Amino acid sequence: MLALRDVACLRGDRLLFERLTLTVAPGEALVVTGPNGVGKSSLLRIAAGLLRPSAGTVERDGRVAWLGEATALDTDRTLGEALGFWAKLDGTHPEAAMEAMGIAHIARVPVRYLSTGQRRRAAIARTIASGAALWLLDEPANGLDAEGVDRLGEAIRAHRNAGGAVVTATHLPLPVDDAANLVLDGILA
Ligand SMILES: Nc1ncnc2c1ncn2[C@@H]1O[C@H](COP(=O)(O)OP(=O)(O)OP(=O)(O)O)[C@@H](O)[C@H]1O
Repeated sequence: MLALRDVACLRGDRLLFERLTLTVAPGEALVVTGPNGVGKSSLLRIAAGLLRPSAGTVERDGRVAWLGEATALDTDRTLGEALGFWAKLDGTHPEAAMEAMGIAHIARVPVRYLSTGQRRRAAIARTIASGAALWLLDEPANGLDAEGVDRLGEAIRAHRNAGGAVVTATHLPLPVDDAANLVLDGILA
């Protein structure tokens, strides 16, 4: 589903990593950790096709869902409308995803009134409802309470069971079973 071969990442004049080779198959999860600024987000951006590697190749099958810092939901719409807008573009429905993230009861609340954790749950619901096979999650647990983290873990499990794959960068422990771990420590560079 995702294959990086001999990938290098240069940002500014700094080589963050090089000769990075990895594959993520359907049903698999890769958890990327490492200190601030080491290049985790850059790696996810390369995987998403948002950033060109300075060397190496990237292959992807199927559609990709990107979860970054921004919620990317229209703040003037209600949560249900905002998620429905994206789901319609993706040819899906947001209701089950809202249930999965425990936010169905606030579907009529405008996005601008949502708390930090509610916005994060909404962004994860958008990922779930995207129908994309490969989820690229940059710090998905930021702002979530313990129950939200459990729901995120359950969503990842369900996605993998359905043949999807997940790559996530995180500083917080995530309940993801049988994940491959990649520690970026700058020594590669
Ligand atoms: N557009 C850019 N141009 C130049 N350097 C950049 C650019 N964007 C990021 N960087 C640098 O690349 C390095 C890696 O950034 P990145 O966001 O990938 O790190 P990270 O491991 O995700 O960090 P964190 O744990 O803080 O989220 C940092 O030193 C950052 O300053």
